[in-house]
Amino acid sequence: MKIFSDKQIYEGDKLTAKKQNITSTELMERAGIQIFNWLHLRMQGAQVPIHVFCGIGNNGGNGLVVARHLINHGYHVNTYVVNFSDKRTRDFLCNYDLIKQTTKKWPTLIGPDDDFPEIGPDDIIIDAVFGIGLNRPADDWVVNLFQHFKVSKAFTLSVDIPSGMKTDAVPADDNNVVWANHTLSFQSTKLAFFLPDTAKFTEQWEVLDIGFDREYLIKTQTAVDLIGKQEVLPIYKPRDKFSHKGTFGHALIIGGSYGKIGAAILASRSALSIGAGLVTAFVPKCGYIPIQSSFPEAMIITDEQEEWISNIQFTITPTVIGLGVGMGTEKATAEALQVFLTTNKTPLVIDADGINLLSKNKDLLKLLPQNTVLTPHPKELERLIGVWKDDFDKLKKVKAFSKKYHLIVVIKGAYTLTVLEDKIYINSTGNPGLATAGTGDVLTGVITGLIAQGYDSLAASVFGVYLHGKSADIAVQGLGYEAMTATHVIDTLGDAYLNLFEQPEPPKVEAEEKEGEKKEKKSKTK
Ligand SMILES: NC(=O)C1=CN([C@@H]2O[C@H](COP(=O)(O)OP(=O)(O)OC[C@H]3O[C@@H](n4cnc5c(N)ncnc54)[C@H](O)[C@@H]3O)[C@@H](O)[C@H]2O)[C@@H](O)CC1
Ligand SMILES: Nc1ncnc2c1ncn2[C@@H]1O[C@H](COP(=O)(O)OP(=O)(O)O)[C@@H](O)[C@H]1O
Ligand SMILES: [K+]
Repeated sequence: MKIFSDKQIYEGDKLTAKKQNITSTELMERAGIQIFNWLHLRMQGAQVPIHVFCGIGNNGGNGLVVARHLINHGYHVNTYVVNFSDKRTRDFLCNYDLIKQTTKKWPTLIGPDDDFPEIGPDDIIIDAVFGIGLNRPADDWVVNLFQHFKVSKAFTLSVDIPSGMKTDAVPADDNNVVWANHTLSFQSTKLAFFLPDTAKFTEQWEVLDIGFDREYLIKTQTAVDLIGKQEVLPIYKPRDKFSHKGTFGHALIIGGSYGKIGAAILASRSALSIGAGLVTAFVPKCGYIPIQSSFPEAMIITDEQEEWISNIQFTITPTVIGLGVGMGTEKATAEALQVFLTTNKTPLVIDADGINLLSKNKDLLKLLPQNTVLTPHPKELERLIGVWKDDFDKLKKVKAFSKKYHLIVVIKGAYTLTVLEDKIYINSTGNPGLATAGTGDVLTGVITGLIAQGYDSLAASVFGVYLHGKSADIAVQGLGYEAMTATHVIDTLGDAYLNLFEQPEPPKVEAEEKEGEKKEKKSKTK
């Protein structure tokens, strides 16, 4: 799913009205009706007090449309205008008049000196105070109103975006923003809903299709994409009947050290399970027996040292190398890495101690082949690019870093972000069960194994992160978050592939009805 910038949304808004020959007021009506329908479907006329708080811009205009339709359908509605400015937009004013015509009374104006209305914990708040037009911090009294929402504990539904939140910046203070239970965004979700600093402002979000011009939606390139099944399906490469193991490449995993050979096993097993034709592990001598006995499909090359890697030399010709898991940061290992990188031309995926060693000697970054994939968790990323002010600053720094060294950076987290220059891919799969030792090693193996099979490094990163998360989502169903381990995530990688082609089950009621119809027909024909 494309995530449009604010500028693109305004542009699309205008273009849609023009191409569909409708006024912006009609488009606002369409958007408002979508929100009303969402609520109406769930509330079915229930007489719960609904407090609709509208600003004076187009977000407020949306709120007025919703309020009008709720009133017309007999709901218990209180409409307020949060009167923070007298610069009311044209479409706001149109809807302000329309609601007056409907109810014969104006909405209640709330200004800086007014008391806020009482809101019960079982009431509903519709937050249409600010949309994406917020261009400076809200006044103190408006912030107090947001606090009043929070204290009430009422279910809060935000229109388009929680008021006070920006799509491209972290607020100075968490209290400056409405804390929504649910947000209904128009046409596109927002990057800020996926970042650790700002995701908390809405527990859930949904996108409402308000009928933007199709051509605009298809043609417009966005700086951010949300990656789900629809986005990865076209990446998948079906297998040819006459393919053989040579077709799917040779993945070399370089890593492990005394006490951390397991990391190399996890990455190697993942590379094979995701479909690499051949897998070799390059490990210190102490890794030979554990790998040979626990993972017979792997081939092994051992370093001359017993406990750590000291000289990366091999005679095989791998398609791709996954380097760094459990490798340690011994001086000899650091030197071996430097020597290796000066001659290596094979595509690389670098994780964990591989990243830590690069952070200690940043000159090495220049030696990495173009589109090398780095998969840091936040602490490793900090060692690599330095501290950041907030999540948006972090992304700015990662983009600059990716551009400078021509690298792909996979920032691991609840929503893993793959960054290549100015483009960000947000992963939508995965769950907190992944917060366990070794799952990062699995990801390294998965991406390496995909590159081995012929996926380019970017496709392998985006697809690999998706499959890794999907595999965890499948594994967790029978295990729960706590018991799931990295090995389980490897075991269900195959199911993650199969899931790509599973059709969603038809809704149960319908299926049962059809079954009933069939039986009826049968008995009639008897
Ligand atoms: N295609 C879409 O996405 C559509 C979007 N619509 C709505 O339009 C919204 C954007 O509308 P607007 O551009 O009018 O923006 P807002 O509704 O966010 O209104 C902000 C208004 O208040 C002013 N303002 C901003 N920050 C302020 C502050 N801190 N204190 C006081 N005044 C402040 C701005 O100058 C602007 O006039 C969207 O969020 C969405 O709800 C709808 O019109 C339907 C179509
Ligand atoms: N709360 C979470 N939700 C979803 N995915 C998570 C969560 N916590 C961690 N992960 C994922 O688990 C993996 C952990 O990787 P990493 O920190 O390198 O672990 P390790 O070094 O133990 O292998 C990453 O892919 C990360 O995105
Ligand atoms: K809002």
